[in-house]
Amino acid sequence: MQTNRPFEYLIPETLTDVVVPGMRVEVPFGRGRRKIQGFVMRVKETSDFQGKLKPIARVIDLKPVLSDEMLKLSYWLADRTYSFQISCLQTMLPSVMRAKYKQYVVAIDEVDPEVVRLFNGKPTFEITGQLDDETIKLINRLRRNNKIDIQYVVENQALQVKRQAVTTDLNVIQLHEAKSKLRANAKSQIKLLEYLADHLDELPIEFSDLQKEFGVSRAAIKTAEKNDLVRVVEVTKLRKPVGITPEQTTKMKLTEEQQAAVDQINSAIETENPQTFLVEGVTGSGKTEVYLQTIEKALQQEKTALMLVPEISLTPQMVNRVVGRFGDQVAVLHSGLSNGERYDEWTRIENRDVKVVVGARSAVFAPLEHIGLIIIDEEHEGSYKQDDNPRYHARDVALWRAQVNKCPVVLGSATPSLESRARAEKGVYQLIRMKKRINNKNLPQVKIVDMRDSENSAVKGDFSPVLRENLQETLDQHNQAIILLNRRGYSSFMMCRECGFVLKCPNCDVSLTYHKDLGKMKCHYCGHDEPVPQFCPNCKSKKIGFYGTGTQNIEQQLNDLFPQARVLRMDVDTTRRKGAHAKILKQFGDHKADILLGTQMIAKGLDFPDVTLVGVINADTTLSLADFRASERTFQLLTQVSGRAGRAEKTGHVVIQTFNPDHYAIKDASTQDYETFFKQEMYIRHQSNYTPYYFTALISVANQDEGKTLKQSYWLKKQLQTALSKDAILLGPSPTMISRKQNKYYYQIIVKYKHEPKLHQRLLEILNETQADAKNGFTIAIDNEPQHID
Ligand SMILES: Nc1ncnc2c1ncn2[C@@H]1O[C@H](COP(=O)(O)OP(=O)(O)OP(=O)(O)O)[C@@H](O)[C@H]1O
Ligand SMILES: [Zn+2]
Ligand SMILES: [Zn+2]
Repeated sequence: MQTNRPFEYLIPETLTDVVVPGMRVEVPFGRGRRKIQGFVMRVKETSDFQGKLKPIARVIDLKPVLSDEMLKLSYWLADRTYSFQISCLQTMLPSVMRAKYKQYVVAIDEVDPEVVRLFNGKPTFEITGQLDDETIKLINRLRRNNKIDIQYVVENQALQVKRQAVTTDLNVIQLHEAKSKLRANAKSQIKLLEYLADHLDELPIEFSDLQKEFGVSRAAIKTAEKNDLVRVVEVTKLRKPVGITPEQTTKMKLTEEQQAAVDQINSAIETENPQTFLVEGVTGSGKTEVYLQTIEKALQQEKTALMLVPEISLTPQMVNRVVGRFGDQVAVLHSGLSNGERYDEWTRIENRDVKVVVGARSAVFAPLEHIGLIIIDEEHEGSYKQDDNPRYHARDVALWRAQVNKCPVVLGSATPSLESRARAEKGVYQLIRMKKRINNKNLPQVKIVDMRDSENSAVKGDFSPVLRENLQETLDQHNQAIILLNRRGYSSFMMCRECGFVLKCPNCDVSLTYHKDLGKMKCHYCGHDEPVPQFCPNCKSKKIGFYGTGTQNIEQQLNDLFPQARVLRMDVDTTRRKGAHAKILKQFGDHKADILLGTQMIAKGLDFPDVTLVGVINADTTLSLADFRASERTFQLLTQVSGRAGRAEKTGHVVIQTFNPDHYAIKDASTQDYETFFKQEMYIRHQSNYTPYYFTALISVANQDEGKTLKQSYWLKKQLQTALSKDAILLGPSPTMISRKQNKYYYQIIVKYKHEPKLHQRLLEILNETQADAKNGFTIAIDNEPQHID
């Protein structure tokens, strides 16, 4: 991590033709005998290097682990995210290559004399550091001529499923001969031998397949084994990732709006037009079917498709539907997979067994070739941006890959990000609107409950009379309810329970957050601070305080209010175990519970026909995030969660409890009116110079010594100032939300700008220069277009 440029190494004679771009090699680095891992970026005939080139010590991979497309992408990604290229390469590396694994050589052409010599009677052998260069060279040549293959085997083999299977050493003629010798009533054995003779190229064949498809009995197999006609072997079966229960659906007849969307996208697929479509479709408008039918189009064109979803565990239904429609052609990549499972999926992509990849953020680097379509569902989700180095946004990477692959990108959402919607406004993206729900169902009716009203504020607990009545009615009708407890930003801001007032920064129009260590309210943008108020500055009430209740507490309240109701709770505590999300959602989907209570996790993508009521306990928490996207996040959350009600035959109702009933984000969400919200929010962003009117870069500094951190921050600010025109806005340094993490102090500087030609270069310089400071314990991070500022 201490250097950001390529180095040249000599390819030893013995490795000529072996070393190709995309492989990892071990090279000596620095003065000592230290060896480090590097990526081969390019092979040159000659070198301009003045000194004596050191030779590559050893090749780590015998076949490239990154494609040319990925290598090319790494240059752009490093530049765009202000990170070192090596960390981009490592991020793109399939995670299985970062796990512990072994490499084995397997024969393809078993009769080739060179192959025979190489294997020397062994069925397979491991590639270790001990292999001499000659052998490595031979292996490489044979691999390129398709005579052998290299396979990776990850450590946790135990997780692979072992199944019994049948194979035979006899050839077709011998099989038929053996068959003719059997007695005529050995029907099952005859069938078995016939089947094997017809499927010799598919050996070994699993027991279960033989039984299911051909009615061959276990006993027949055992008898054949005894007679030396077949051998029973164990095969490792690729596992289907946990929690996926494919939902088989057939192609639906499209509505007019769906058809219009599909037509436009399909035409771009056909003409290989790297256009970006923004599909703005209300909740329940049937976006999934649009995705499925456009994916189908890409496959018809002999292309592949890449589909990103925010987080697989939270959107199991979407994944189930894609797998249900395209079956084995789909690979699913997500963080919940074990190394072994991820290896299976990756191998399937690499072997081109897979035509569709569905996955969360990092799946955008999937080694798919000939991509014909990229879909990003719920494109507004913040999780598409990586919080750590390299701080990339999957949407940007997708757009880059679309250019290279000449394919369209579909961004879909009921509540597009302001950035994307603004781009559509300018004509950069093609806007496709779907305004109606399937079957012309109405959007649910939303009631806003003003929690400042005396009848509500007098209530003990968190359920207003209106919400209680609605819940009771839902239970009486044997329908289901979803209750959202909004937890983001939870308890770090102050709100008046009398008038709904939230303490804000006078300069930045964002909430002030409480800093325990300072005992003060502080702004994360400009650093403004003030004492913690004792009474409400607006109405003078003493009911001002920190705000928030936990899910367990709400669950208890539900149990007390509705003892007969079956409640499922979904939060970080109940979803720690692998597959827990899917299990809870399946239970709810099977109507084994009446109420699903949860945090943000339950807000998106769920499609359950019996849900007729959605209740939001505390709409205000997101509103009070100390972030300029607070209104946008609130609108998205409320609109998305409201959209879970009344999706099928039954009419839906929504109850939103809030202390800020007049806030436009809440009002517009209650009418599911994205366009009105968009206009209002754009106006406010314009007024306060935020995205998408301004670009934003966030530079943060951390060190164990607070004084040094501040000093460094001011130095950085000066460095930036000299590169900026007077139109740019420079904020900070100010402490971050939790200004002290793991004994380090964090300060940040924010640059808001429109057109600053020198800024990019200066930021790159800062990145490189400050590496020297890393030794002194400084960490510097540059976040291009941060998703949240904290
Ligand atoms: N053409 C169609 N005919 C009949 N039913 C359809 C059609 N298209 C979609 N549906 C059904 O309508 C329901 C809603 O569709 P879907 O879940 O795709 O909505 P969505 O636009 O993704 O909504 P959200 O943004 O809320 O997730 C689903 O149950 C789906 O099976
Ligand atoms: Zn007040
Ligand atoms: Zn401020």
